[in-house]
Amino acid sequence: MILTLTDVTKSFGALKVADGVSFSVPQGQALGIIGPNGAGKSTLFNLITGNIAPNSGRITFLGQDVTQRPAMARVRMGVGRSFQIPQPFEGLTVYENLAVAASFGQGRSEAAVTEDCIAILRDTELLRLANTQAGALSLLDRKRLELARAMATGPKLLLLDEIAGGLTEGECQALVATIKGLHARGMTIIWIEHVLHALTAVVERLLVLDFGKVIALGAPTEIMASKEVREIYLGMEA
Ligand SMILES: Nc1ncnc2c1ncn2[C@@H]1O[C@H](COP(=O)(O)OP(=O)(O)OP(=O)(O)O)[C@@H](O)[C@H]1O
Repeated sequence: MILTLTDVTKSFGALKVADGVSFSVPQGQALGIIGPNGAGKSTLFNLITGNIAPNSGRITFLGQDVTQRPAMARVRMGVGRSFQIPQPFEGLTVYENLAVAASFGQGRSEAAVTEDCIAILRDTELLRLANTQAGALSLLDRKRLELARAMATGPKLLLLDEIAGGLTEGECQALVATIKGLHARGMTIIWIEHVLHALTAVVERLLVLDFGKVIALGAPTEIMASKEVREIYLGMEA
């Protein structure tokens, strides 16, 4: 297992946003996380990355207990993350944005960083835009840059937070193809997403979170057929 959460709990005041969360992600798997707004999905990512500490429970990454390790140490170990709202350095080029992100990763020589950045630009279909200023990118390419910046830290586990939001259907399919490509090359992924068809086109397993609790975990077809999950989704969409 690349990542294991055991009975992880987190409260903000009286609000329990992670309530005894336990699950594991095997190396090379893509896991999707769904759940209504406020279910605690982003909080779960913050717990995995070390941006917030749990009140109790244990998080292991690559066989090591990282529960008390700071976020930067986890980035260096290989926890990479994209954010819901892309925040590139607008005045820097696509390539420069990647080079900055790469400097936060494991200590690598300049030549190795350049080589990595070019490979990532190719993998995220941004090579043709390497010298374009980030501020001039379309929404799809901003999303790709967000993906590329997460990849530039040299992750062994890639966390994607609602990366498909706001795209047209065609753009969404293009982004799905890019993410599928990363996964096919062996990347382990945990992806929080409200755009369900994008998610189910990529992930092998789905986890459903509601009020900070894991209420279902299994194959996407099985999960989406579940009455409880459908009720939660109907509730969400009402
Ligand atoms: N730092 C914080 N302090 C207090 N409450 C917080 C904090 N961060 C999140 N919350 C609350 O915790 C709950 C879970 O938030 P979280 O962002 O994890 O949900 P989510 O499932 O990611 O929602 P969404 O789908 O809207 O992104 C929400 O009620 C939110 O307001």
